[in-house]
Amino acid sequence: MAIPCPHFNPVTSEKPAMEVLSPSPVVLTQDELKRIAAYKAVEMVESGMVVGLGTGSTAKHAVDRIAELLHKGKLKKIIGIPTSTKTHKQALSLGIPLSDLDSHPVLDIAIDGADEIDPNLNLVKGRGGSLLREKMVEGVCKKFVVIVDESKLVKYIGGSGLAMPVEIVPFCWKFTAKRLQELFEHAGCVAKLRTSASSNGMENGGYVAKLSTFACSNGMENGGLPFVTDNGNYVVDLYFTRDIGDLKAASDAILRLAGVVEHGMFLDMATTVIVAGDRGVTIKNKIINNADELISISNSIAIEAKRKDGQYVTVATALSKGRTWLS
Ligand SMILES: O=C(CO)[C@H](O)[C@H](O)COP(=O)(O)O
Repeated sequence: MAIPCPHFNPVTSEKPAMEVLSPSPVVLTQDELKRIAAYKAVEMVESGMVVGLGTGSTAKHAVDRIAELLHKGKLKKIIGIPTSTKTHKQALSLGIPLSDLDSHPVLDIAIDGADEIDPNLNLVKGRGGSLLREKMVEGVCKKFVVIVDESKLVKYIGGSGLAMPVEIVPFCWKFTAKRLQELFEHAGCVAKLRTSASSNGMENGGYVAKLSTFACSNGMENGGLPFVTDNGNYVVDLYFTRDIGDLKAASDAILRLAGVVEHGMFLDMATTVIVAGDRGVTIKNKIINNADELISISNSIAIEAKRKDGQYVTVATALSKGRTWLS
């Protein structure tokens, strides 16, 4: 999808994304916006860091950029912890030194995309199927930087009307899917097993089952074979028509169901969110203080504050090379 972006030229790999200005309107694709956000995030990576490498079309740009800076000698002694077999393969092919959580149980930083971001920086992740490893890695990093184009911003979790994934064991998946759906009846929830037919364009890490070796049922309402995660599990996608309400309560209720492995709500985990959109890049940092929550102070674009009523307001406009980025 082409998104009008009056302030940007497409970014070259030689120049920081935000220093490129154009007098005439330029249309950037969604992928170019993802790349801008990813490059901005990689500016936060320093030599010697242990870095969580996310999964998906946005995170892929960050992995490419880290490899490029390593090869140029601008970054040194990076250790990457991949969040999927797909990212593992990409990083390996680019020559990024890799390790795992057994050897590095604490990470300096992780960079990853997201499917939804609400105003409190809660996320939906896992439409690519890598939510479990992502949550394991991103749950133990000092900084979790989320990179998105602005299409991922939602008013509330589930608000896009698209999937909120839950990784479940294959055993009696219909039983578990039904229980998940019942849990969120109040939000008009529909639970669907992700299959080869339903996951088109969503596979980042998993693969599709060749054999239906699970007990209880092999009925595939969506058509196709079940999508299988890197961990040998299935994914049930939850679709909501209304707000699910208390997210912590929802998380607890899902995780209490035997058969559930993990869900795709990443609550209170993101420390920084970088959003690339047609008005520039906005960086939201989660800083809690006793008064209002200061959401963004960045070296580049906008300063946003979250008021006590939950609304975001731009409280100042930052200048970049003498030009106003946001007004
Ligand atoms: O959670 C993920 C994979 O499990 C991805 O980060 C999420 O799906 C966003 O993907 P993309 O960057 O391709 O839009």
